[in-house]
Amino acid sequence: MSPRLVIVGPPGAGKTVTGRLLAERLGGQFRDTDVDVEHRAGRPIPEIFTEQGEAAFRALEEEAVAAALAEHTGVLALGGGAVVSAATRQRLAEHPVLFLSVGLSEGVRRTGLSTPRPVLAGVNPRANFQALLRERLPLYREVADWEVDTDRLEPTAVVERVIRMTHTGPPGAEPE
Ligand SMILES: Nc1ncnc2c1ncn2[C@@H]1O[C@H](COP(=O)(O)OP(=O)(O)O)[C@@H](O)[C@H]1O
Ligand SMILES: O=C(O)C1=C[C@@H](OP(=O)(O)O)[C@@H](O)[C@H](O)C1
Ligand SMILES: [Mg+2]
Repeated sequence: MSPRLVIVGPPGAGKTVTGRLLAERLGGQFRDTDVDVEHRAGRPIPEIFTEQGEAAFRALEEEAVAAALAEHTGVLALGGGAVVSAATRQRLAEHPVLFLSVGLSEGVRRTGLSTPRPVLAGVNPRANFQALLRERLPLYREVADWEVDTDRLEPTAVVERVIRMTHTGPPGAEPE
């Protein structure tokens, strides 16, 4: 058993939004490990960071990802920092993994407009985002089977590209 597709990438790449659309298009369930972590902790992510610290969040995340990889058969979105765990990267080697990428300016623009992410908070979100990309780009590439640059693509266009690239499609669809 494996998720049909696991999505990794930095905050703002569209793992949650595009992942949900992909699941709808493919006719499967969508699951997001950020939601699983919040259920396990019984509190929202920013509160986990402030009350328990980032290390506690990462431990919860590692467990949540392992459980979801073992259980889920639809599309699975991970949190942007999940690949920092070596154990998670090892687990991902056995699953189909899509890296949704986004560049610095577009990533900062998108995350500035949406829910707070503790890893980007502070006086200079752009510098934080840049440091995060520098650290994680090699890790996303290490685990990925496919990579799609989302900078100039709407989520629906990302979905179409992913379906072409991975040769998955809704039930009954003719392969290209
Ligand atoms: N391809 C895209 N083009 C434009 N905006 C996008 C795209 N993908 C996501 N967004 C927007 O960026 C923000 C973050 O998206 P989200 O799916 O939460 O990213 P992630 O889960 O990767 O952090 C949301 O406001 C979303 O609508
Ligand atoms: O990049 C990160 O370290 C994080 C990304 C977030 O998920 P998204 O990538 O879905 O925003 C969430 O897991 C948490 O705020 C930490
Ligand atoms: Mg997300």
